Amino acid sequence: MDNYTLTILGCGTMGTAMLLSIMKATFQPYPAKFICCTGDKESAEALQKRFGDKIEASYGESNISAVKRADVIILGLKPYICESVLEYVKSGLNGHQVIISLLAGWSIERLSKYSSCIARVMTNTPAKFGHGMAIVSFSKEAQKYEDLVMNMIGTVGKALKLPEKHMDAATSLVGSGPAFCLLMLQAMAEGAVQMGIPYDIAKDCAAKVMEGTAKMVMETGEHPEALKAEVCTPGGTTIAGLLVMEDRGVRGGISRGVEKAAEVAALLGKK
Ligand SMILES: NC(=O)C1=CN([C@@H]2O[C@H](COP(=O)(O)OP(=O)(O)OC[C@H]3O[C@@H](n4cnc5c(N)ncnc54)[C@H](OP(=O)(O)O)[C@@H]3O)[C@@H](O)[C@H]2O)C=CC1
Ligand SMILES: O=C(O)[C@@H]1CCC=N1
Repeated sequence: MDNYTLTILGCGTMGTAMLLSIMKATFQPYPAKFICCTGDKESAEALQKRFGDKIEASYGESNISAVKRADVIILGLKPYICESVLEYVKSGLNGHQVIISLLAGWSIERLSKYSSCIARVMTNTPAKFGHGMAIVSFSKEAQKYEDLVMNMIGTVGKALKLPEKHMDAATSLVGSGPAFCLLMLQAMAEGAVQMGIPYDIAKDCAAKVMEGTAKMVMETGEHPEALKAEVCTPGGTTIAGLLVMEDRGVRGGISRGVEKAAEVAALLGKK
């Protein structure tokens, strides 16, 4: 596919995160044109002002033509309005455009009504800064575009392929994951604030501890339990803190929370 037009249908938080990642990157084949669709005039104007002549912003009726001109469509709509928006722009769909869906809950089968070429993606907000994670599944027909999609989606940070059966779990772990990590970050910072450390310093310390720990896991490839054991001096501070956290059910609470979010993801596509 050369000289192609990429239309982002629903260019909000995640659509814009994808746009920013793609714009910062160089991969081949690179889109020749970007069209960004929103629901209302104000958000289209804000996008046009922000990205200038690098994009064409669209809203309302012109979204039908934006879809018609697209070779590749990134779907960044909320799950509950996706059906009505796709029905509205349906005359612009030719059944063969590559649809890259960022939606939680919507299966490849459900999207197949609009194109045979579907890539289902679950990514997250750190994509805005090039530190995102993405999980990607393909419909059979879309497999011929695998390189293009993986190169494009890989611009968020890191992208891996998984069978679609894991997508609800990925929605929780990857998509909701930043919120789960932020809860822990905020809780750690507040523990320090309680002992008198100013909040801004406590927050920076907690964020750097999380960043450093994540890098240590990725760079060493070691099991987190082994790395955790290295921190625990016998009779020391760490094991004392960890035992209180275990008594309060922190570990099970987080694991069950990840499981619950996946259950909700499975329901979202059915609404
Ligand atoms: N937020 C997150 O962290 C994550 C979200 N997701 C998934 O990404 C998807 C998008 O979520 P998010 O980016 O947060 O949502 P946003 O509300 O930020 O973005 C939705 C976009 O859709 C546009 N839109 C609304 N109505 C229409 C319409 N009729 N025609 C065209 N565009 C329209 C909105 O425009 P306007 O502003 O004018 O209303 C907005 O640009 C969801 O399906 C979600 O499940 C996945 C992973 C993480
Ligand atoms: O909360 C949600 O439903 C979306 C999907 C993953 C992250 N945010």
